[in-house]
Amino acid sequence: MAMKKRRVVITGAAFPAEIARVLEAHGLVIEAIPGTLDRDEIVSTLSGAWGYVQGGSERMTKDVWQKVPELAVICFMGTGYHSFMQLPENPVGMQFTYTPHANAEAVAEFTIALMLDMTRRVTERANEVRAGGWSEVATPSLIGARVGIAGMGRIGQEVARMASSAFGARVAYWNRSIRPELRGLGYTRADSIRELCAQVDLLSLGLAYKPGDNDGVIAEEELTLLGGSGILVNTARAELVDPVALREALMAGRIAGAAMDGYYIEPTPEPHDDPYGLLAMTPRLLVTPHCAYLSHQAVHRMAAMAAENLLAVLEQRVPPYPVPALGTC
Ligand SMILES: O=C(O)C(=O)CO
Repeated sequence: MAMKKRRVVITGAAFPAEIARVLEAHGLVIEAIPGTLDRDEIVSTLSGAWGYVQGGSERMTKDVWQKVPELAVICFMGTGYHSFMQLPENPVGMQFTYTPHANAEAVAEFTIALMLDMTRRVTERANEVRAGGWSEVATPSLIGARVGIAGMGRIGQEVARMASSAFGARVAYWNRSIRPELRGLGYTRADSIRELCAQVDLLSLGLAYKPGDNDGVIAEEELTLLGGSGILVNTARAELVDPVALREALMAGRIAGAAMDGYYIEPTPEPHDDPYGLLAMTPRLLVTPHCAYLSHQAVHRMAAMAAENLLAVLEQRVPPYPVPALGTC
């Protein structure tokens, strides 16, 4: 009897064709859907599928997950696997994998781009010209600025390296644990995020988001300490910043501006439908569509790692990059 073909749904940025062909050569049927599936599409699309390579911004919630029990494996293309942490016990033995560190350089590069944009106001000035304006105003600079990094994982360390080596930024950081590899690099260690906020011109978040643990770690007090010329750059997860505190800080001029890649709701609603009231706050708030990790190189690396995970599950081997919080699943 012919074996039923195993269907794999892939979402997100264009999945490299040569990696898709490798998967097809192993008998998998690839259904690549560019972008993010919305809540209504996700269950119908995943229904009957064997594998799901999540490259879009879908959130795997408990109600979705329970409706697709045939799914054998979810391969998340990224590092921040927090949405899986909210799932209950996994009695059906579904496997969860991810692609640790594959996009760290890309996210760090984009973080620097946002720092440059927020200090030199590139987007703001370009929008001004588009609207018929032409003003000559000097801006702060990233060169020699005091850059603070909360969370010195792979991305935080890359941001520190790029900011200090390319721009002579003076780097200070906070990290939950001591990281011996940071000694001798000339960075200053703060004892708390608040202490860090009080010392820097720009604060970049490199923290892993842990639901129920560090939601809103950046709140009113942190933003006030950052100060009226301070800039917040969040390329980690929106939830790390308290949205009410951010809105109030921006409105009151308690910080100079904020840039965030990704939002509390993804994809974002129209600004007038935004329950957080932040999306209309241009030019002091810059929001990009959770794209920091999407360089061509990073997508290729993530796809290759996701394919390794997928093929391991197919061949009943332990996948090389299982989501740690869920053990081997
Ligand atoms: O790697 C990550 O966590 C990303 O932001 C992609 O979702």
